[in-house]
Amino acid sequence: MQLHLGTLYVVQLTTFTLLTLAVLLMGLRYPQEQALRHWGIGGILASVSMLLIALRPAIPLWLSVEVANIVLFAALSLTWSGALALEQRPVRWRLQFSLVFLASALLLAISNAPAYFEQRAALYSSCYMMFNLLTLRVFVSSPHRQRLGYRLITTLVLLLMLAQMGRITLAMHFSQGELAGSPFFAMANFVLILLEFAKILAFIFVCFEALEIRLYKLAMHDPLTGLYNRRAFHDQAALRLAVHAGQPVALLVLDLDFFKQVNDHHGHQAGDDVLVHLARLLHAQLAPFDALYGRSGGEEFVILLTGNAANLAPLIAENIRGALAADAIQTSDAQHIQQTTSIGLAGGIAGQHTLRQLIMEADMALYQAKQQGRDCVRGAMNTL
Ligand SMILES: Nc1nc2c(ncn2[C@@H]2O[C@H](COP(=O)(O)OP(=O)(O)OP(=O)(O)O)[C@@H](O)[C@H]2O)c(=O)[nH]1
Repeated sequence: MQLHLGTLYVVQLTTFTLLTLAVLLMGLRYPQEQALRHWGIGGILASVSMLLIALRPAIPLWLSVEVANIVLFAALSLTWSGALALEQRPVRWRLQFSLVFLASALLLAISNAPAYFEQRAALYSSCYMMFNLLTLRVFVSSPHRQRLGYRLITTLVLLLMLAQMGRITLAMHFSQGELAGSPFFAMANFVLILLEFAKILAFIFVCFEALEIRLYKLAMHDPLTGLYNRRAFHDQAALRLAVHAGQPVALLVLDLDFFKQVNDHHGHQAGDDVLVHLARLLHAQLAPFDALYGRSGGEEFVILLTGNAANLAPLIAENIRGALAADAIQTSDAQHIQQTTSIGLAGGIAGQHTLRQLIMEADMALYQAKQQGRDCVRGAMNTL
């Protein structure tokens, strides 16, 4: 098969430009996806640069060489800033501009060197390695580094850096324009472009992956307290009951006392502050235990205790009640609210008793707690 290099280049350039244009459009359509905008603009700049290089016979040399390369340096730097934006870390514009400026100054400084082509290729590859190393650092230090998209990008960036190292080695091997005609150099460039395609697809993948995880969190959590919402609690509780089949489990239902009065007397915001306070208190009190908890609605919270924690359920419930009643809650507008809670407790054996039965039993115990004066725990471990 005969390959016409010029045609291949046009095909590659067109596909690359369309792909990066798609990334940019997605970044503009979804303003919260800042990373896509960085990578999209970077891709467009790279396409412009490649076009200038391709137009070499028809345009002034300085435009198709120096300007094209400086644009390419800027494009490379956006890979790094895109990674920072993805991680919601501050973009370091000043450092980024300085590095691009330094690379451009070096390019202009070597423009009269006899082996300008080779030195330029080595400079570009070094600049590429520098920005990709910075990008790699962002990805490998991320708490999300185990995600598939992150691992994909890390692998591709490493492969790209290897290919660039090969390019630098070639540039050092040849002299005074011989590199341009080398089939190895053409091959290295071809591999690089293919990997670049894959990298752009991985960028899109990683953004969708992050979006999916964000949506999942939104669907599972109560936005005010950050606790699991009712549906998520039920889903997770069913899983836990299956895992602990045959073992004792306990369920607590907490309901704040006279909470309507808090809203009426102190305002809705103060009411929200009380709910957030209780969520924090639950985190603190339940941290040592095997506990699943969530906000099941309004001023009602639910806790499933498994393992050793199930046997300690009455004590844990009493501790939560006592901790809430002990101190007044300071609201964001500096009011002080004395809040108490009633707690219903039910115990059973996972597998023998369903979540529904446990909740019904705990609700009945909660009703008793409300009837018997509030600010107390009612129910027992062996009621079912
Ligand atoms: N601030 C705030 N209030 C809420 C929220 N969700 C529910 N509420 C309020 O919680 C109150 C619940 O009132 P009730 O069901 O009458 O119960 P209560 O006043 O706590 O009385 P008892 O449960 O009988 O002790 C209502 O006023 C709701 O408006 C919320 O997200 N924020």
